[in-house]
Amino acid sequence: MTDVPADQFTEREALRFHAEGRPGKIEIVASKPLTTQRDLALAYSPGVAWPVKAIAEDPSTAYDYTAKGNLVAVISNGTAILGLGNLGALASKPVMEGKAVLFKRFADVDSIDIELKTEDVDRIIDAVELMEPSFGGINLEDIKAPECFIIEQTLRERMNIPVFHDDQHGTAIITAAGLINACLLTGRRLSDIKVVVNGAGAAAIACTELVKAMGVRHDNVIMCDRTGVIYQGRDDVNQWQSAHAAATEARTLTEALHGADVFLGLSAAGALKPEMVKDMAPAPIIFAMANPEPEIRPELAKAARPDAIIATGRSDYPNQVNNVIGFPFIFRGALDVRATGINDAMKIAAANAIAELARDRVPDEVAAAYGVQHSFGPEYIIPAPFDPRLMEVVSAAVAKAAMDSGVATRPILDMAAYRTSLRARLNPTTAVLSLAYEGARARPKRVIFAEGEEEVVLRAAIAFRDGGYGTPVLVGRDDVHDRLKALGVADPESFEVHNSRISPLVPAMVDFLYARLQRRGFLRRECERMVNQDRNIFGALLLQLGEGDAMITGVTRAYAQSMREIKRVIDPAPGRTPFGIHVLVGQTHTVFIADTTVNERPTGEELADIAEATAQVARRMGHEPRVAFLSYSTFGNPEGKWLDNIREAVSALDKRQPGFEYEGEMAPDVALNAKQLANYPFARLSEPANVLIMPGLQSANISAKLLRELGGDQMIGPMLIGMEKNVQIAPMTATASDLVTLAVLAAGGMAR
Ligand SMILES: NC(=O)C1=CN([C@@H]2O[C@H](COP(=O)(O)OP(=O)(O)OC[C@H]3O[C@@H](n4cnc5c(N)ncnc54)[C@H](OP(=O)(O)O)[C@@H]3O)[C@@H](O)[C@H]2O)C=CC1
Ligand SMILES: CC(=O)C(=O)O
Ligand SMILES: [Mg+2]
Repeated sequence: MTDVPADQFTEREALRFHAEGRPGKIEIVASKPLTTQRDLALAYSPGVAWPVKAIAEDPSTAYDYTAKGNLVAVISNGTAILGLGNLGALASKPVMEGKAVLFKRFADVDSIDIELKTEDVDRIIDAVELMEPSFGGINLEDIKAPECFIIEQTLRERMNIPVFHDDQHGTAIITAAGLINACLLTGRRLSDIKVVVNGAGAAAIACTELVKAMGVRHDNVIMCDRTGVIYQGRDDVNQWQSAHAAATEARTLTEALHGADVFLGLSAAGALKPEMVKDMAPAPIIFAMANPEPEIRPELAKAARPDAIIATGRSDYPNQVNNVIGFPFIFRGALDVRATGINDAMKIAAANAIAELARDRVPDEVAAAYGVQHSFGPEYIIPAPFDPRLMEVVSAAVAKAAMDSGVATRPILDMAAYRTSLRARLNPTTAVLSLAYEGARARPKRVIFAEGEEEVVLRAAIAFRDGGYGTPVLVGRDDVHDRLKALGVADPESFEVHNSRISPLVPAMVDFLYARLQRRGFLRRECERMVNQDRNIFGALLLQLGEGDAMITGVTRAYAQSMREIKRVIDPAPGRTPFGIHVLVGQTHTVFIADTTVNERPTGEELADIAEATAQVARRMGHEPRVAFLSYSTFGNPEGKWLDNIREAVSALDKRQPGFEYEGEMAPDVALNAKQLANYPFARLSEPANVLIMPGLQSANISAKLLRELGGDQMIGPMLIGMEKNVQIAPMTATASDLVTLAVLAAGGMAR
């Protein structure tokens, strides 16, 4: 029997994730300033009266004066929450909040969850219909069949904005895309394949209808529910199911699957058994899409049939066939042309765009993150949800299909410009970070956590291990295993812990350290004491002796002290100037700031080195660097005595011809504000800068910490660049998830 791996996190961790900080996953952020009395007067009474009157006169201006045009309601009554069943409206809220954040994360669609406490079809219809003024679209979610069919159909007829039941059509679109590709790979034609659909609810019926519309023959499909095959003449099925009743002798799923080419699971956990898989046709196609637990785990299916192509709804296996690959982008396209609905032409356009994307050459950053030359094949029949191309390709295809089929009320005139705007709508850093996490899973490394007695570090180490990103190597005393146990770890002994009091590596470490430090005035016994007592020195020596690929420290000591300790053991990389980068990540922009941690007053040459190395990191993170050397002065105005090193750095780059845009000296508002930059038409930056090289540590460190404490954006780092070994010093304020990100970036070689 093949073992099925545990989930990447514990129940406790998942609950903590949802409870930590502000409970839940969404909050509302004002998009206009609300600081002064004047702001308030404009935003609310009396200023708000003007858009009210304008909309009353011309309803279409609601799209100009309110958030309606980019706002989608995710609506459920909790009767079919994933594959967990009917657990009620309130219990569905975490899933609906989740869909809302996926909308934002993947397609910059604002979305709010609405849970309706009723199973009465008419009440749901009335409630949703009444919401039309508020929203640009309605995404129905996890409402069970057959009620969902009536609800969606009626709302589509009555409402003038897109109404889309994601479990039906979102799922069908992705399933169709995956099936097209799986058939291509196995040399099958849709018109020939024998398909068994397990489940006869919302998702199953919609998928069956779409694949039949695409060419799968009605006679070649057998649908099953919990009772077994839905055969012609079975009298306990509803009208939507009986439309798919099969003329067959088969009565059970096992019988139906005999010789079948395709299994589409839209039912419940564990419904497909290895014996059934063994009885399928050669190179069977198995889509086990129940969430969160599929009909069969891929390991089990693969063990039964090594020749199978397998997909699940989960993100932790190859081939995630999940509606998340569709709904954000489908709504993006529909909203952007103000479509009155999402019709079949738009759905088919989305399915084809997704299928084609998987067959296209995979971009280097996606391939690099997977650690393999990921190209179309049995383990890659469908793009991953964080594939940065989905936004542009699928949304544009849907928008175009809406225009061609006559449901777009505001057609896009310049499609090329629209595609560019779609690309700009997402920050590539988020995609690169997701890919870095995936890359870490593909190539797990050993990361030394030098402060293994700290709770925040242990939580990071647990998340790092359970996420499959690599093996944490903990530095700590005897009680680390007890501490892990107290944090809910069932198998604390399985964590590798190095204790300097008893480690057999200590003599080798002392030798190593003494050889380095003897000519810097250190005695052997001082080296012994450092190895025994200093966790940074001990951790760094573990790294030097090959016990790990990277090291993380920083939460128990000031940065400079950690740096001093580490430098006793690890040198800068030959010819490099070590320095630190803080990365500021917003919804649409990323800014790299350096050197924020190491060099107090860098020389011109050092600043040029820092600029080149930061530009490389920016490129690795998906950004074409545009470097500004910052100052209080812009091109000598005002003059001052602190500008020399900056000017030397610019001259040094002039000689080096580094292959990216750079300019300086300039004030931050010139570097970051397009209007201000335009006042200097000779400046060699085509757009505002995204790499800010600071003149000295004072301004750099203060700016980075101010932004971390006061800014609304996410701050990554500081990343320590330019050391001979991969070592990272986190800020003392780091959270467990900051530490995991740093560990992933370090292990993947992103921060070097
Ligand atoms: N990967 C993806 O993107 C998506 C996956 N899904 C998954 O599909 C499943 C169904 O969701 P949805 O259609 O919305 O829910 P519905 O409640 O509308 O339908 C559930 C269907 O599953 C059937 N079913 C339940 N257990 C079994 C079983 N052991 N064997 C055969 N049939 C069974 C039910 O049959 P009966 O009436 O006999 O109980 C019913 O027909 C869920 O697991 C969900 O997570 C759904 C949408 C998207
Ligand atoms: C993915 C999804 O929507 C579901 O499982 O219900
Ligand atoms: Mg769903």
